[in-house]
Amino acid sequence: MNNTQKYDFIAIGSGVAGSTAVIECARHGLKTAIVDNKPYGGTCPLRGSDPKKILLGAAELYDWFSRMKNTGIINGDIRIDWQNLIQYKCSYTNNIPMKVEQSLKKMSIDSLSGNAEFANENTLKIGDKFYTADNILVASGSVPTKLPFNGAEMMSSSDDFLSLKTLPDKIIFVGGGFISMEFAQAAARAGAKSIIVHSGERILLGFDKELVGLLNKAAQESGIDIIVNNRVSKIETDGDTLIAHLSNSEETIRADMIVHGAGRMANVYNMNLETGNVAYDSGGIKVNEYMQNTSNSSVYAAGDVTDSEGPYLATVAAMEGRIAAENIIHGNKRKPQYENIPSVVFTIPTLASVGMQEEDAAKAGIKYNSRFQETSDWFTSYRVGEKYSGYKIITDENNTKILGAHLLGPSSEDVINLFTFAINRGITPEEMKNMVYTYPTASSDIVYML
Ligand SMILES: Cc1cc2nc3c(=O)[nH]c(=O)nc-3n(C[C@H](O)[C@H](O)[C@H](O)COP(=O)(O)OP(=O)(O)OC[C@H]3O[C@@H](n4cnc5c(N)ncnc54)[C@H](O)[C@@H]3O)c2cc1C
Ligand SMILES: NC(=O)c1ccc[n+]([C@@H]2O[C@H](COP(=O)([O-])OP(=O)(O)OC[C@H]3O[C@@H](n4cnc5c(N)ncnc54)[C@H](O)[C@@H]3O)[C@@H](O)[C@H]2O)c1
Repeated sequence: MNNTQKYDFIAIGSGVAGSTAVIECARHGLKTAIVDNKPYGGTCPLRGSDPKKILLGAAELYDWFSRMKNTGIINGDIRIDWQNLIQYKCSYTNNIPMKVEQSLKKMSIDSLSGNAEFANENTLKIGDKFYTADNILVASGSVPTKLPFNGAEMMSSSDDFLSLKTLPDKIIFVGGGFISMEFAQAAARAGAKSIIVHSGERILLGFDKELVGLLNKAAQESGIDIIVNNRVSKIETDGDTLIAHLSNSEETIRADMIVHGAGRMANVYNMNLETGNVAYDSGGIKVNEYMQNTSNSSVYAAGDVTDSEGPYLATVAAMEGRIAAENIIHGNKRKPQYENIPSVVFTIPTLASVGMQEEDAAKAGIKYNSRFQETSDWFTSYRVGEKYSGYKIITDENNTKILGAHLLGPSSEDVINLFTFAINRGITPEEMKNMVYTYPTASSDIVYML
């Protein structure tokens, strides 16, 4: 290991977790480097939330136009030009790696390229070079789960879908979670027959069942078929056509493409973790409450790759990255807090949620009030022709504490942040109700929800 380059801190992975941590360390004067085996930026801006939202932006516009036909909008047809839309997406994503690398350079952070593997507890091997650091952060993200059926390798990944040059006529999405529900929205509005096959009884488990019921109706009305209580159990080909076999049905479904939306898992298998004495299992890198590895105290981990209780969200990756860096700089003091993290499924309409579900409150033995209402006749929805919207607010039995807020409808992805703020700051339902909000806005509806 001659010519080993020495750093105070190296992050593996330039996604939200790794970038947040390395920037924090550089700000505090540490000699830092970051490494990625793909173009710089990680999942969120290149293969996740941002490109997805560009595709969904077109779908939202298409949907709004369709909803407003004969209500002042001329009764003509609009159409999504998929190829053009993907080009537009690329005009955003193509510049990200360069922008990220430039901003790292400005902060004197060395950006390395290649697959990083542990050579010993404090040393990484990248290509034929060695880099040692007092602290190493593993922030290598997640990958789609391995599905154990014949032909699973013929599925396309979310990365493939977000780069599709031509939209096929018919797509099956495996799994009824975030990825399938969001991608099917875009595919259906752009003209592809979209079918979701979900193993459980309820799609989007973890979200409020009444609101998901409304979303289900909206999805089916937009042409998305949702098959529940069924798994894709085998994939075969017939020429260019893929044939999906289902676990609970004799019928098969033919499609041009089958997309994996059946969950993701920690990306732990490409770094020689054993050589670095870094404890991990299939749930991810084992970390203590300070994001420090349980077997190698020089190593911290953050983001999707950890076995922390945080969900796979960009917001959680950023929080964990920042906390890991602060603990490296100042000693182990800060712990991540996973309660009341808001979550949004970017469907049409949007589903947003923070805090407890009714099931959570019941399980915790809390006596609660739950208030559910459909809101399609409220101004916010009526104005944009949205037929499926509603809310469920859960408070304690005396109505002094907001325990959970669950929203479906226009702008719920933003309104949920007000509830997040209120819940985390202990603002009472009455205080929240008595605030003055701008009007007419989706936020002003809060007054009527409490
Ligand atoms: C399609 C999709 C849509 C999503 N939408 C949302 C959303 O709307 N909102 C939200 O909050 N979250 C969303 N997420 C989740 C979010 O993107 C992730 O939780 C977040 O990006 C994880 O960040 P990370 O830094 O942990 O990992 P990543 O951003 O995945 O970064 C890990 C990086 O490490 C690199 N790497 C891996 N191994 C090595 C190695 N050995 N050497 C060098 N480099 C390596 C990888 O190439 C990658 O660039 C979405 C995810 C997907 C897949
Ligand atoms: N808006 C967002 O924040 C967003 C968007 C996309 C992804 N993500 C993150 O990425 C993660 C992965 O997303 P995802 O949609 O792949 O997973 P998911 O965990 O949201 O949903 C996967 C679903 O697929 C089902 N399933 C598993 N195997 C199956 C099979 N063989 N046939 C049919 N159904 C099957 C599972 O029961 C599960 O409900 C999410 O957990 C989320 O944290 C977040």
